[in-house]
Amino acid sequence: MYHTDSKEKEYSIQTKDVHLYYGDFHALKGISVAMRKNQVTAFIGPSGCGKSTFLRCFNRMNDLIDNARIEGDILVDGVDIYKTNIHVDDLRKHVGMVFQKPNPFPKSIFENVAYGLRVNGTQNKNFIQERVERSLQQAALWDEVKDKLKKSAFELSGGQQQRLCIARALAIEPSVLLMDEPASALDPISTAKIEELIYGLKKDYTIVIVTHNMQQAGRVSDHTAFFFLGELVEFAKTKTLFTSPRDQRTQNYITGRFG
Ligand SMILES: Nc1ncnc2c1ncn2[C@@H]1O[C@H](COP(=O)(O)OP(=O)(O)OP(=O)(O)O)[C@@H](O)[C@H]1O
Repeated sequence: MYHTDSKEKEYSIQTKDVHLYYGDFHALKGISVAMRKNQVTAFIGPSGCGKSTFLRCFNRMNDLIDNARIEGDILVDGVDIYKTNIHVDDLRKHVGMVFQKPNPFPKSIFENVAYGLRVNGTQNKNFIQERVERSLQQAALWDEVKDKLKKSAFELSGGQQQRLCIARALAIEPSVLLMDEPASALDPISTAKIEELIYGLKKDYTIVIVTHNMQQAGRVSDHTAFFFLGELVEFAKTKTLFTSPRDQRTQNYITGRFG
């Protein structure tokens, strides 16, 4: 079955019958889904059901795992990222990622955000300056750091470090932003800031977020995908999935009967 919203034509990520194996272990079982541009999609489901594995397919992070093998098609903005001769560095510029734990580089706040631009060969100082400022603004961090850009990123709080990592990802202007439990290591105030930020970013980016927090999925996402034991059980508008799920397994999960 192709889990999609048939009214919409413009998709940022489309997958067709994706299977992923870690050695003999069948971690993703025939996943077909289409995610629209400038929307937030949340992946929910019990621990170990394949959410992060599926997310990592979109920027080929699973390539780094020796025994991982993938079958099926994954198109990002119309390009089959496994079958086209695309360089993973270029793919990862297009598909940025933010991880569960903030992971700033041991550099200044400014250099953390400028890093991707410098690696890509940008030398124009004014351009870098402007892009760093804009990215920090987009990540709702500028006002808190504008007077201490030369300070170490490690002097920031956990929540600020996570917004810095988001700014770092945005600086190279991806089209898609993948977020793997981006707020799970943060306090409630920082979590609220990240959620607000996600909501604001979707006008410019397509966002896919893995979360264990169903309230969070409800607050930030347009669509939600429920995974169970390597299958995509249900994909629907978030409100629909949480109010009238089609599948009993989704119903059980959202009512807290397992997971
Ligand atoms: N590198 C690996 N080698 C072998 N098995 C793996 C590897 N990474 C993940 N797995 C297995 O694949 C399955 C899916 O893992 P994954 O991390 O995608 O689940 P998840 O839904 O994101 O879980 P969680 O919510 O706990 O983060 C799990 O059973 C896990 O043990």
